[in-house]
Amino acid sequence: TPPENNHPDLPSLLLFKSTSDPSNQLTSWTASNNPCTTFFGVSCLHNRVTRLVLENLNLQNQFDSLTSLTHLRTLSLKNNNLTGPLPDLTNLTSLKLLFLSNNQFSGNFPASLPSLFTLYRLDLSFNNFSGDIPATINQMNHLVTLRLEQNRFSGDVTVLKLQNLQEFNISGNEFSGEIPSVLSSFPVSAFSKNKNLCGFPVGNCTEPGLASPVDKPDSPANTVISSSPTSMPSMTSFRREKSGGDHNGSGGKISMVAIVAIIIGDILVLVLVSLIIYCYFWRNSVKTNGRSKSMSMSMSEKVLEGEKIVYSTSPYPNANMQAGFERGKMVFLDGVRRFEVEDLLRASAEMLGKGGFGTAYKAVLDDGNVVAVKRMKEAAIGGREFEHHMEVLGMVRHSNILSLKAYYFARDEKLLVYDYLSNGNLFWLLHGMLFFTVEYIGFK
Ligand SMILES: Nc1ncnc2c1ncn2[C@@H]1O[C@H](COP(=O)(O)OP(=O)(O)OP(=O)(O)O)[C@@H](O)[C@H]1O
Repeated sequence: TPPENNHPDLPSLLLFKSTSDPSNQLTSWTASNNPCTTFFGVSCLHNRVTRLVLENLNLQNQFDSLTSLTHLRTLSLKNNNLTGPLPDLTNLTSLKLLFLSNNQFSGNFPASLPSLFTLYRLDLSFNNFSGDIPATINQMNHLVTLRLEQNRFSGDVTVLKLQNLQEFNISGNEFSGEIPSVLSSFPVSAFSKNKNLCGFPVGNCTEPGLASPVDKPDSPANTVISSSPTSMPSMTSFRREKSGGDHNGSGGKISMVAIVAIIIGDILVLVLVSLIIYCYFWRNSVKTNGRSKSMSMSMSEKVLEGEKIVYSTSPYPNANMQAGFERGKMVFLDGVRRFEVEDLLRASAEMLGKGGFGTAYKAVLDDGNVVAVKRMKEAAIGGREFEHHMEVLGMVRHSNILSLKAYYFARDEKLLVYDYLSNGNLFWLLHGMLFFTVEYIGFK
């Protein structure tokens, strides 16, 4: 026979085999083999056993010898026939996952467990453990899985204050007391089949007989959910519903009044938002009324008298002459005289919009010609100076600049005449479709 190897974890493993494997399932576990390379269920890191997964092997008795495997990170002995109280696990300081479900373990909640600060999954379900859960369990604040279902644990459940649990089940025990708010987001199935549990989600503590309402034999609590080192916790009945928030016992269910209030609130918000949108577009549409109308009006349409160009010192023919109208000077920059200022004043006009230097009007002359007239806001500028500026402006030629055709100036009146461009303005081009949509859907 080959000589025994001297792997540091070999004695512990062989001792375990000799005491717990009477049906000789672990045939690969021999003194001559290297545990890290040939032992069934054993994985190593840096030549030390860090993972031991021995499931469904009909292993029996105790596993005290395994507590010498001080580098263990994962230990799964689920679905065997191991018995007795758990051994002292204090030495397993690296243990992260401990799965002991579906065995015959008994005794109290293992006192050594809370000292395992790195443990984050603990499954003791389907055993014969009994007694209270010690408050020291809360030291294991890394715990994300705590499965204690189908044991005979008892005592007040309020002791449990673990904040980070994602998978939790204490169903099928003899727990009592009010479910703490930190656990109330787990489903009813996580608490069912306990004698005297109350509070959300199982029932109101003040109403007798409401505790543990879900005791149906086929409830999810009775389903064996796979929990092993290789599988993630089930997302079905155990997953903490993050969106559900933290329920505090009696406040969990939304009353009818609350639902009605929420609906009314929603409607009010909708109306308010609609009103704001309506006001916004109404105001803008009023602002651009002249501009938008000009788009749709035909040349022959008459405009209202109020929309006529308002000249300060150059009133309409029927009024201006007797008011002492001061005749100014009308200059055409190309030298061809096409109309007189009187024609301009007589023309039907509508306001196109206001710019930085004055108001622009569309003027339809008697002969059908259409021009844009810009009435300068600052009319007090001297005649000679104005003329000079206009001459310079008249010389500007560029494909993107509308050339000045003519200008008129009197003492208190300055007018600039351009060809009328019927394509609308940039504002309309940008927002026209929006106006149309808003009008179409009935805001207007
Ligand atoms: N020749 C034109 N043909 C058609 N519409 C015009 C013409 N000139 C001006 N408008 C319209 O009148 C509006 C006011 O024009 P105006 O030139 O007075 O100011 P603006 O160019 O908008 O602003 P700013 O004076 O600050 O440059 C313009 O937005 C445009 O819609």
